Amino acid sequence: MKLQFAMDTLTTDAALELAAAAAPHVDIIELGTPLIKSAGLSAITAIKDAHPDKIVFADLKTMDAGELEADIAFQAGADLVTVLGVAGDSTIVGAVKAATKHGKGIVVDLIGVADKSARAKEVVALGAQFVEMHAGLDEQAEDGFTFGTLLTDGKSSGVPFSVAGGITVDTIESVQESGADVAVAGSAIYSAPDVGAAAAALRAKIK
Ligand SMILES: O=C(CO)[C@H](O)[C@H](O)COP(=O)(O)O
Repeated sequence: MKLQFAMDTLTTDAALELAAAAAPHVDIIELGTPLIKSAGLSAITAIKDAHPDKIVFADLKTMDAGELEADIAFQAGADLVTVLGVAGDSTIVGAVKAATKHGKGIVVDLIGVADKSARAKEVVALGAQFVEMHAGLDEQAEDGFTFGTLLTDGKSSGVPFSVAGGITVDTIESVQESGADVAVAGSAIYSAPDVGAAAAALRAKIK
């Protein structure tokens, strides 16, 4: 299972600092949606230039204009770009077309999708490289939140999947046991007093 670090920060300088500390311990470096909205596509280029050996993940969460939005992110240096699973099939097909042109991949983020397992099968058939079983930051803050259903949805989907939803050092083993291909951790790393140590601790739990 790969480890993905989601950087939900707002400036390129902050992202470069976080990425430098975490990079030795992670496989995929994600530019979070707020970072791309705040700093622009140049942040993708800065991270790829600093970490050419890492998979750079641009969390665009595209809802429309799939081909155009994915194309500009791949041009900026992204290796993987997200499209929302609630988007129409034509948006996902457009984004996949751009990924094919660049030799890169589309990840479909299933945030807000009611039947994640069923939609996962559909979007992988449309050409997505994998899906993200995702409970967002707002959903995580709701009373009674648990990411257990993300794991069962991933397992039952039968397609390659990542899991994102407040993963910590105490829960990452259950993510691996679910059969996930990628564990996504954001706040567990970027909010830690020692970013490198937090990333290393997560990595150490992966068998
Ligand atoms: O995409 C996101 C929010 O929409 C986050 O980057 C993702 O949820 C991972 O962060 P965390 O581990 O803090 O949940």
